[in-house]
Parts: sequence; C-alpha cells; structure tokens
Amino acid sequence: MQMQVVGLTTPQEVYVASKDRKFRINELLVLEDLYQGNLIGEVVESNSYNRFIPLSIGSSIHDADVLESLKHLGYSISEDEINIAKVKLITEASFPVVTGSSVRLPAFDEVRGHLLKGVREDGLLLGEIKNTEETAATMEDDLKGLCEMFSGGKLYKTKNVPFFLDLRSFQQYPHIGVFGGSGSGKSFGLRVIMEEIMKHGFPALMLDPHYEMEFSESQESSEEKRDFKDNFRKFQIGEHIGVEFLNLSRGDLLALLSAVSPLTEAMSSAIESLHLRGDTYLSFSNRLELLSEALEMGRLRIEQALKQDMEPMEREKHVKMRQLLEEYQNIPLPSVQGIAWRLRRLHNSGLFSHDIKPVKEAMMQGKLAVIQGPIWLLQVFSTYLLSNIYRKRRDYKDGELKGEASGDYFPPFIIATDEAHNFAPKGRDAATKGIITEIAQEGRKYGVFLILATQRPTLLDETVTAQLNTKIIFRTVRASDIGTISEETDIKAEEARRLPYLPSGDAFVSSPLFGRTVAIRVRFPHTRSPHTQNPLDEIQLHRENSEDKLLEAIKPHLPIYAASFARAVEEINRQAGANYEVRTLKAALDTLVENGKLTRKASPLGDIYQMADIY
Ligand SMILES: Nc1ncnc2c1ncn2[C@@H]1O[C@H](COP(=O)(O)OP(=O)(O)OP(=O)(O)O)[C@@H](O)[C@H]1O
Repeated sequence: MQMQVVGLTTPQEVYVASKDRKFRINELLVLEDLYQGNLIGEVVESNSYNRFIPLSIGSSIHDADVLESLKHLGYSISEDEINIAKVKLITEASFPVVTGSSVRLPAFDEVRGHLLKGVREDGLLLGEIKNTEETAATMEDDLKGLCEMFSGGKLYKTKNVPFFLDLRSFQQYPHIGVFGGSGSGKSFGLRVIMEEIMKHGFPALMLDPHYEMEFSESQESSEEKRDFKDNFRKFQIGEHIGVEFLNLSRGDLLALLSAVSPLTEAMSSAIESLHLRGDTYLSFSNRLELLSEALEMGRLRIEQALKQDMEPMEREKHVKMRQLLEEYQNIPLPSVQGIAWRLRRLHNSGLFSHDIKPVKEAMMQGKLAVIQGPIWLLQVFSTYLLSNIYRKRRDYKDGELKGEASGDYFPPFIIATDEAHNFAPKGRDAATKGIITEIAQEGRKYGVFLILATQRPTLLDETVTAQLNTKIIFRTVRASDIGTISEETDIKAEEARRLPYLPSGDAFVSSPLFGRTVAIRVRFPHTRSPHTQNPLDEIQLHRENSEDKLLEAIKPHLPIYAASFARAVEEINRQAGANYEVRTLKAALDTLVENGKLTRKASPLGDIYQMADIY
C-alpha cells in the first residue's frame, strides 16, 4: 500500500494519491516530509478514478500538476485505478510539503493529541471519531470499545477512537451550540450529552418544551442497561414548581407579566406604583380588581353608593375603592385591566402555588433538573428561575472573591435547552433573552455554562451565538443556516458542502480546544425518550387492544343477531369502555369477522355473529 504526496503543494494543503487504497474522509494521515519531519494532515475530499473514467474529465482536484506528478511517480493514468485525497494539514508546515513524500496511516500515539483532549475521567463520552478505525487498533485497550453505536440497523461496540468533550475545559470554553435540522440526531445528541453530565454528577438544569427529556427507561436493544432514575428529577411548572409571589422583586414581576404578553409603557409604570413591598398574590390581585371596579364606577357613583344603606362588607369595599381611586386616579382603566388578566393567566397556570426550592435542592445534590411546561410558561418561569439561581451562584462566588464571609453555597451548573431560538431570538425580544445573554457573556466567571440547541441557528441572537465556543453541527439543509454555521465556526468549505447529506447521528464538532473541526458519530443513548413509539405501532397496538376489549365484551351475548344489537350495545359499551352505536358496532364486529376472530352467517332473521373457533 503506497501513498504519496502529488502535485503542487502548499504549507496548508496537499493531494495524496494511492493505487490500492481508497481514502476515507476525515481520516488522519502522516506525511513524511524529508525536511520538515512528519506532518499530520486530514483527508477533506476523497476521489477515485479508473481507466473507464479518465482523470482528465472534470473535477476540481486533478489539475495539470497532479496529473504530471502522477506520471512522474510511475502511475499510468489511462490504465490504473487511482485514488486521490485532498489533505489539509492540521498543524501548518513552515513551507510547502515536498511532492513525492511518502504518506502512511498514523499510529495512535502519533495523533493522540489531535484526537483526545484532557483526561478521560473528565470527559463527556459523546461517541466516536469517524474513520479512525485503523488508528484505533494501536490505541491502549482501555480506550477501546467504550461505547455502543447504532448504524445500519445494528448495534455494536465502537471500533473507532472515542470522542470526549472535556468537562474541565468548560472553564475556558464554556458554552456549546447544538445545531441540526429535523431528524438529524440533535435530540439524540442532547440526550447523550445530558446522560454524560449526569454520569459526572454535575448540577444541571434543562428546559424541556417537548416533554421528551425522560431518563428512566433504558433502551431495550442496548446491552449496556443503564437508567438515570436517581440522577435526574422532572418538574412541571404549576404542578410541582412555581414562584413565590411574596419574594418577587418588582423587576421579576414585570418580567413575568410581560412574558405573558408584552406590557405597554402605561402598564409598566402602573405596576411600579401598584405593586407594594410585602404584597402577596392575593393582596396585589385584590388591589387590581378593586381599582378596576372603582375606575369603572367613577368617584361620583361610589360616593352615591356610600350614601345608601349597605351591608358592612359592601361599605368597606366601597370605602376602599374610594381610597384607591384617590391614590391612583391617573392610572388608565385599560392598563389596570391589562395587568389583571396577565396576572390571572399566570395564576391559573398554577405558577404562584409553588416555589423553586425543589429545583435548587436537586441541583445542590448534583442532579439534572428537567423543567417541563408549554413554551410560553416555560419562558415566563425560566426567566425567573434562571435569574434566581444565577444570582445565587454569582452572589456566592463574588462574596468568595471579595473574601467576605460568603452566603449560602450554590454550585456551578449547566443550563441546557432545545429550541434555543425561542429563548434568545434574533431581532426581537423574549422574556428569557436578557438572562441568557448575560450568562453567555459572563457565566464563565461563575462556572455557569450553556448548552443551546436549535434547528435554526440563523434565528438565534448573534451575541449569544458568538459566545458559543463549541458547536456540534448535525445535518443542516437550509442554505441560510449553513451560511450562519460557516461564518460562526472553523468548518471547512468541503465540510459545509457535506452538511445537507450527513446521516442522522453524524456531526461535526467545531471546538477551539481541538483547533479544528472533528467529524464524529454520536453514540447510542442509554435511555430513550417517551416519544419513541412509532405512530403506526401506536395505532396498531391501540386497535388490537380495543378489538380484544370488544371481543371480551361481546362474548356473553354470542351468538348475536344483528337485530339484537340495540339491546346489547349499552352493556357492551360499559364493559369495553367504548362508545359504539348500532351502526358502528356492526362495523366493528365485521372487522372482527375479517380478522378471523368471529364468523358471520346469514339467516332468515338477519346475520348471526358467532365465535370463530366454534365452526
Ligand atoms: N446517534 C445516533 N445513532 C443512531 N441513530 C440515530 C442517532 N441519532 C439519531 N438517530 C436516528 O435518527 C432519528 C432522528 O433523530 P432525533 O430524534 O435525534 O432527531 P432530531 O434532530 O432531534 O429531530 P427533531 O428536531 O425533529 O426532533 C432517531 O430516531 C434515530 O433513529
């Protein structure tokens, strides 16, 4: 197996040819340069030619120089099969590589530094580095076969070099972007990242608008049975967690109300004067309701009413209304009503009936807290939650830095979310945008890290995108998104061209730690999402279940004449938990006949249905 550098070379890029070896994209090669010693390069394009498709027919890489030097090196261009790779040097050479230099595959130790960063114990094992099988053969045994891969319908142990993301390096490169279109493997990727974070017991918080981040069921097919029941806790907003109204700052309250629907300026200033220190939900909402009633009635009618006879409670109410009207007469009624309905909407969601203590507790214990809720409520709540825990961490850390007796300990943590473009959108406001931008810019100092996943990197706020040091990029088809990705990462033009065709689960990792883009395949997750049932299977299962139920319910009535359906249908419905009418019952029984479970015979009194096995 002979491989050589051919054609015109530069210090950054060369072509390598071989008669008998097909090059694999992203594999690493050693170029044995006579003067500069061994150089490491990565295959970025691979082509193969034979005499039936002569080299001279259009392709970017076989320019005249390549052809010329192939001839010099003894290749017979019209007869041999020739494989040619475009190779980018990973470490730049000082001057162009010598044409004709021998090329070989590296032993693992020669490229270890390019493939593994940090120590294994601190790494998040995301999967394998693509096309490193031959190099991996010379790897120490305890790095071999570390994770399960799923490809081509088969599950197997990896034969490639494992890919670790060094958790320790987050201090330097704190934030991660996960990009990829629908079905590209982004959710699987996020799941794997979160599983790895849980393995390290690193406190984390995940916003889960899709209700899919469940880690208690292990993959059935996997050999490595592993669940994370004790490593994560799931909270539904309004059900398990919420905000304590009493502890809300004015700013928090404004953020919450505006997340329901943007506030007008008049509303914001009304809140400034209407919200009082020590307000509970009840005292604040009562004030709003009474004021709005008072504004509607007007001073004159309130005075008149007070002159009439009234129940003491009614009187008290009217006195209070008069007082409020005096105090807040300049606030327009629509503003008060606008605030009141926003507040009611928050209250109806259950938001004010709970607090965030359980989330903090889970994080203090090094667990992953999964926060679920509809996206609007998630926005509202996470604004409050993120600000609260970030502040807690910042206060603790600042106190420590100043050498002051520090307050309560709160650990470093990771915040992860899918649909990140909803939480920090470009060009428009969202409740969460402020806090996410702040963490993107300042979080590093406090050990607060972001993992932001989105299908649409183009819609993510630029300030935030610019702070995402590490990017994991799955299949992306949309040209505008490929454009954004190309601008924001060190992804090579050849790789950008491959983005629309990446198989699900393959990704490019662009990270300053590696100094280049690494092509990986994400491992098979240990756990599965509750959504993985195929809708077709769901329908089939449901159908079988309801058929079985109907069969059980009809049994006592068999044999049954079509004419007797009217009498039996009610009881059958009760037993089968169904809602048949005479007509639909007949159709359902006919289906059972088709499936061979019942038989139908014509008789002078109409059709008779009977159990199939009797005949
Ligand atoms: N690492 C992987 N290994 C094996 N198969 C994978 C991997 N990642 C994804 N797949 C396959 O691709 C399918 C789609 O992946 P996934 O659900 O992660 O896509 P997605 O990008 O999150 O899409 P969406 O945004 O629509 O949810 C999976 O159901 C699985 O069959």
